[in-house]
Amino acid sequence: MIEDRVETFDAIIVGSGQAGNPLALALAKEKWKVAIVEKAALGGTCVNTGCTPTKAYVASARAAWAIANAPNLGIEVPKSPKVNLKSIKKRKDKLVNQSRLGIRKSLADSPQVTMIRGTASFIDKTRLKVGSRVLKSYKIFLNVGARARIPEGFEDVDYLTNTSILQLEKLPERLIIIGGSYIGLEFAQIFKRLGSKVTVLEMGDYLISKEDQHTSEQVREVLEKESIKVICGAHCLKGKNKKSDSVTVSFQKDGKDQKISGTHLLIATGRMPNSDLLKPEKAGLDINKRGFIDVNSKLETNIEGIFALGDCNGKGAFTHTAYNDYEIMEDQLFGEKKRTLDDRIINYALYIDPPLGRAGMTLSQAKESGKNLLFARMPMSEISRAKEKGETQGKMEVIVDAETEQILGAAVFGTGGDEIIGTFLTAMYGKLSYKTLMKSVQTHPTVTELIPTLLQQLKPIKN
Ligand SMILES: Cc1cc2nc3c(=O)[nH]c(=O)nc-3n(C[C@H](O)[C@H](O)[C@H](O)COP(=O)(O)OP(=O)(O)OC[C@H]3O[C@@H](n4cnc5c(N)ncnc54)[C@H](O)[C@@H]3O)c2cc1C
Ligand SMILES: NC(=O)c1ccc[n+]([C@@H]2O[C@H](COP(=O)([O-])OP(=O)(O)OC[C@H]3O[C@@H](n4cnc5c(N)ncnc54)[C@H](O)[C@@H]3O)[C@@H](O)[C@H]2O)c1
Repeated sequence: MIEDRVETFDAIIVGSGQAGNPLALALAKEKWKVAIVEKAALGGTCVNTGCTPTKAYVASARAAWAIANAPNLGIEVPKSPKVNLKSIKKRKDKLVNQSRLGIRKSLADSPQVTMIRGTASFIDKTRLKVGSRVLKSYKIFLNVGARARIPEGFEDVDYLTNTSILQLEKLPERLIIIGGSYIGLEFAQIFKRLGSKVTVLEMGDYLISKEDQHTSEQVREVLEKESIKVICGAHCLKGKNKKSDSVTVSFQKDGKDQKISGTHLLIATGRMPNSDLLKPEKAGLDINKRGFIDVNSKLETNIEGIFALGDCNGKGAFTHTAYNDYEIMEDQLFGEKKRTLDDRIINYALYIDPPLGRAGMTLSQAKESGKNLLFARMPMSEISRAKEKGETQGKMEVIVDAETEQILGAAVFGTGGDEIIGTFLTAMYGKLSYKTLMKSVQTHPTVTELIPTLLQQLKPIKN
């Protein structure tokens, strides 16, 4: 009898990601008996194959770039730098392991939490199977994340994903990257700076299509200046291994058949949610057309007692949005029940160098909103601190609602852009009039000190 073997918990969390781990600890603090199920390494994508390892590589790549760029700042470098991917990987692995260990320790230190290794799938809406174990709860929290989406046409080829590329110990000689968006571009610059020849193939007409075309063109300029080859408008891609050490990608551009060859191929064509692994149909869960688990603004699914948090609900695709889902959940369970998804202002950074920090609407989205808009843009080349650093590529721009005077969106593409964007974001969360920020006195010499000047340049813009 299955019921004899059922282990009952106050809550089951599936996935030890950016929402699952803090939620397990929060529930345990309230004396709930919690099971957390994880099929792979603790910490999920961000810790193991996403933010932490990639940003460790970005730092190594920046060091290689800084040496190559040193003569521009009056520093003579005797010979070209030697890149040791094995050591770069070792440093990255150490950072990843530290995070994993921290998570393992915090979960193990809580007697209320049972860690269960394996893939969970639904039996029905209150029971999950993990190997031969059956777990039961009336509160189930799904934090199953996403994985690399592989398009058709690559069945006959050895390819890398964000996971396997981080295991390489030898630098790819000629790296082809399919997908010119966040993942593809970060890896493109990392490996180019470390010494690979890099080509990016993107299906769309321009890179990072979620951004304004102006931003996309500036990003392309930065990458091309570093001799990264970018091909947009590449359709019907197909991959083939010619020999074991070579890969060919054929595609159509402007109606013509073309081919390129490389030693390695990275596929970075988006993510697909891991909801399918859960056998959601057994619980009757609503899954949308793109595979995400449908939730309302309180993260409730269509089944009472089942909630979905993080990348798998399709409401955010970042570590901070997954963590915010945890915060919402905690407030809904134990707090004032006031926090919802509706409060969130979209923000993120693209970690090429210089980084692109983004908050709120793009200019195209703002124009579509039909609001009366004020807009200003300033090139980084006019900003003293950027000139002093010798890093003048990029821009700062801001969009304001002319009626409410509130900031609707901002982009800072340039040195420190990932941090500077926080100033706009704070004003947006505080619902400040742009005039308050315009009258603020900021520290000299910083890029931020030009935000008041940027706001003084606001002008009406047509929709
Ligand atoms: C290369 C790359 C770089 C990134 N860089 C950034 C960045 O700089 N900044 C940023 O904010 N975001 C970044 N992201 C996105 C970020 O990593 C994710 O948004 C975030 O990790 C999502 O967290 P999550 O908790 O939703 O899911 P995850 O962290 O993916 O956790 C889900 C966990 O669930 C487990 N799981 C899945 N199905 C089951 C099952 N059936 N049973 C048991 N366990 C299961 C998985 O093994 C996984 O450990 C990056 C992503 C990638 C791929
Ligand atoms: N800095 C960050 O915060 C960061 C970094 C990396 C990833 N991420 C997260 O990971 C998510 C996924 O990133 P991503 O870059 O893989 O996906 P994406 O969905 O942003 O972009 C995928 C790109 O691949 C292209 N593409 C799709 N199929 C193709 C094909 N067959 N041939 C050629 N091009 C094709 C698309 O046109 C698109 O430009 C992002 O939405 C982001 O949330 C965040």
